Amino acid sequence: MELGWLVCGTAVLLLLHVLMELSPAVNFALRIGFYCVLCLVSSALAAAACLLVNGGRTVKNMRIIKAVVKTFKYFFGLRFEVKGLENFEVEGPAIIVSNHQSILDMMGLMEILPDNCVQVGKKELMYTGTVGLIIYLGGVIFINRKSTSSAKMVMAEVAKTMANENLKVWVYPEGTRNCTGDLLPFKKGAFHLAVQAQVPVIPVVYSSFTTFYNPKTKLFTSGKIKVEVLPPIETKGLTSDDVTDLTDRCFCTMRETLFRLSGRPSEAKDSS
Ligand SMILES: CCCCCCCCCCCCCCC(=O)SCCNC(=O)CCNC(=O)[C@H](O)C(C)(C)COP(=O)(O)OP(=O)(O)OC[C@H]1O[C@@H](n2cnc3c(N)ncnc32)[C@H](O)[C@@H]1OP(=O)(O)O
Ligand SMILES: CCCCCCCC/C=C\CCCCCCCC(=O)OC[C@@H](O)COP(=O)(O)O
Repeated sequence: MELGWLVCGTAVLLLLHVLMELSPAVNFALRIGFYCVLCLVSSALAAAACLLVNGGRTVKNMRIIKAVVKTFKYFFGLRFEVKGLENFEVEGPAIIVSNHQSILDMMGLMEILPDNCVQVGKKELMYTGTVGLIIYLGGVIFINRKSTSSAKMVMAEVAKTMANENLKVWVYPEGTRNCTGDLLPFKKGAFHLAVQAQVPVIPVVYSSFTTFYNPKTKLFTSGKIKVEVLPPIETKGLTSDDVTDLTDRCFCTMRETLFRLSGRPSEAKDSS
């Protein structure tokens, strides 16, 4: 009986291995499927730990989430090379902005997440089962992207609470995932928030995933991700009139860095 199970198990594993070798699409689906299952299962376990240790929704739970998610990279053969972490050491609150390529970004986020830092996320994430629960418990700020006025109201509220709670807020200014190896034009919410709260903007750039991850070509292998935390950009004394300029400056610096980290330095100069 036990031998039968062993033979069946081995046969299934062999079949999966052969399918993965033969078809990149199967390989991609299995690896992404595994990532989702890992997120769902880990979120359930982490949620229990968060409730036991901290009792409810608080940014302190991010430490637990970070510890869990930091182990994920080993399952997928991903390596991070991080530079500039000292740039997070600003006095008081700050807005962190970074490029957003994929759902895999959660690994890069947790690799370097500073203490007392929450993210701005789309409200739909609340309905992703245990992942939604853990995101809620971590204190993520939910916005309705379909209603500019309500998103602005939430952001204005955040500007007020940041100082009181000494919070850093992580925003993906592209507003959606983009795995083209370039940046989408930046939305201005993060920069309005920084100016309203008079806090610095800290740009973070992750190198392009395209060499190891591409949903269009069904590529998902192991790989190295370079991460650079750039020096803070001060906003003291800036007003809403300066937001467009601040957004553009940040965009140019991050695009240049993205191309440099991804080994495409000439393109940054050509198309900026
Ligand atoms: C255990 C394992 C599990 C893993 C768990 C991991 C946990 C971590 C969770 C991490 C969650 C990550 C989630 C990532 C996301 O969901 S990304 C998507 C959501 N985020 C964003 O969209 C942020 C970026 N978007 C913005 O900043 C937008 O500006 C927004 C505020 C949302 C408004 O967008 P939109 O309606 O599209 O309007 P516009 O941007 O076009 O702006 C219109 C005009 O309004 C002006 N504006 C914008 N914001 C403000 C503001 N706050 N105050 C004043 N004015 C504002 C803007 O300038 C435009 O006017 P002009 O054109 O300049 O005249
Ligand atoms: C009971 C409901 C069950 C639902 C199950 C859903 C399964 C989802 C499980 C795991 C997915 C892991 C997601 C980790 C969090 C990813 C955050 C993220 O990257 O969100 C994307 C968002 O920034 C932008 O969204 P769009 O690019 O605009 O789209």
